[in-house]
Amino acid sequence: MKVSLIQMKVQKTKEESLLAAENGIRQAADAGADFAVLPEMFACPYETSGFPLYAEAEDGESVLRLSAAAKKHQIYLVGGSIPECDKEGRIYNTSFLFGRDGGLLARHRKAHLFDIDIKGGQFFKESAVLTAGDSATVFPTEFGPMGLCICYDIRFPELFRVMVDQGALVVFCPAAFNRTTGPKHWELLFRSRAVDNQIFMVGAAPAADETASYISYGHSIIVSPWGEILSQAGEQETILTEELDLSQVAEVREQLPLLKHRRPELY
Ligand SMILES: O=C(O)CCC(=O)C(=O)O
Repeated sequence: MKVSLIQMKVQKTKEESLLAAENGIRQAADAGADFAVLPEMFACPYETSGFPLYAEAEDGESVLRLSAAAKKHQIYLVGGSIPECDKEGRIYNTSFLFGRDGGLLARHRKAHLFDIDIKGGQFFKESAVLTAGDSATVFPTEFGPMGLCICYDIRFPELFRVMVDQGALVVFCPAAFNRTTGPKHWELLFRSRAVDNQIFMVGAAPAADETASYISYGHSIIVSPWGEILSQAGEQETILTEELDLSQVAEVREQLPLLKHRRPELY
């Protein structure tokens, strides 16, 4: 199974970002990818003031354009995330995921909102404008079940256990770490979730933009069930394409059967 991660810059307007995403999806298809993966908030500045301005309903322009691109290229599309508003006016950080026919296969609303205040470093308060989702997301594919989460969700191992207990072999994580937590925790978290669940971890981030108020750490990444980094970008715009040998999941689990060694009665 081939994946292409589209590490793109968020552009000045939503239209320009959608065009850049469509261009990236075409390049992923040209590279023979089965999955194209966009970053968290790929078409919206990562700012709490921006989320209400860019929010769209589930049948809005971005969702329609992503669905059409998946269908055009007959590719699975992890649609990064967008601010999604529901009928009651609540806004979520939502990842829409499309099958090869352009149909909506899954929708994950970020379950853990990113509220941090690091002295001398990063401040962010998603909960000021966003509502948290309330479910774990696993979806079927021709390759087997896969999971979906968004950025800060990666810090919660319990969410991963739920996805893995539902059969996930790969977890996709559109994300946008920053230059405070990125260098310290990005690789560590992707490798940890891969090792403790014996799954592939796939993270797509926006490219760094020095003019943005929140500068993405970039470093889109693909990690094997052994915890090896198969591929990792820098901070610049790029497309990362990698073949995942999904038989490694069963191999690792057979040789090191830690999921079977769990002692749920103790915890
Ligand atoms: O957990 C982190 O350090 C970064 C999380 C983040 O940027 C996000 O959830 O958007």
